[in-house]
Amino acid sequence: MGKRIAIIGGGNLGTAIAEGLLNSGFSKAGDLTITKRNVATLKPLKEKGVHVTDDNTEAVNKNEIIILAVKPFQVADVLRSVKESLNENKTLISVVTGVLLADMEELVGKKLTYFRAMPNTAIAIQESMTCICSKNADKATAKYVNDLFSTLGKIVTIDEKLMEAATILGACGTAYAMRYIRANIQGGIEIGFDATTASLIAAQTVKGAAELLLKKGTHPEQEIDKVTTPKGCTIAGLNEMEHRGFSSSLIRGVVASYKKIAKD
Ligand SMILES: NC(=O)C1=CN([C@@H]2O[C@H](COP(=O)(O)OP(=O)(O)OC[C@H]3O[C@@H](n4cnc5c(N)ncnc54)[C@H](OP(=O)(O)O)[C@@H]3O)[C@@H](O)[C@H]2O)C=CC1
Ligand SMILES: O=C(O)[C@@H]1CCC=N1
Repeated sequence: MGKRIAIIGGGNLGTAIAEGLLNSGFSKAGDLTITKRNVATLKPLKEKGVHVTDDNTEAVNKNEIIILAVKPFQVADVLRSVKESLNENKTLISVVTGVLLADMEELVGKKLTYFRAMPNTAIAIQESMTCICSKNADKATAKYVNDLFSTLGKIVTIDEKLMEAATILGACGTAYAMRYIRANIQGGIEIGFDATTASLIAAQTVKGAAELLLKKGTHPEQEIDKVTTPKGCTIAGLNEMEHRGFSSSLIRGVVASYKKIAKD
């Protein structure tokens, strides 16, 4: 039988996780609880049979796996308010940016199993990249949490000191990729396509390029070599992009985002 899961914080990410767990069949609606203060926005999940409540203590009491998906500044209040209900049988999984495993343990004041998971918004369609780290986890619990996030996309287990870097590359990365696609759409319109067709071509082309790397395990430059005809149009465009600082601007953007949240 599946474990009972409570998601504290039914916002963008919390509801996307709930939808993914239901759609994948990982959880039955009756085994899922989701909380927020204004529960009206959770009506679609309620209609599917998910237990919806504004009572975090009840949610923690009745469930074994607790996924924390509130904003970073809300974590301290939420954890303090439920800490009496948290015991060694509970597993706390935070998807919150910048709150350390040690911070959670200090707020709760008990040696539970703690996880941090850093997904991205593609979790809504079960295509997330989720980086995971943990404290006090036994093998069985780690496997369960890995299985849970594997149903919502791909996972990698990392050391906690890489969690900020994971936030940048994995979560902010969705926004960077969107900008790249948007620029292609803008270029595509200038060379003749209507916006809808340009959007389809740009998005599917990026999806196909990413799938080549994921499925074949090749390096991007190997795939680029297959596209670039000597004296052809691809290399002419690529070199112009590099002269304009394309790779350099992306690397600098990643590092600027990292500097904004890095603690070291
Ligand atoms: N967006 C992203 O790409 C990513 C976000 N994250 C992290 O995920 C977390 C959630 O982000 P996101 O879903 O975008 O944020 P949202 O603001 O959409 O969701 C947070 C939810 O928490 C609810 N909430 C606030 N206080 C309480 C409370 N006391 N009890 C129960 N629920 C409460 C809010 O609803 P109400 O006000 O009705 O209570 C709100 O719906 C953040 O910490 C963020 O850092 C992590 C990876 C990627
Ligand atoms: O922009 C931010 O701060 C958060 C972190 C990951 C995605 N959004």
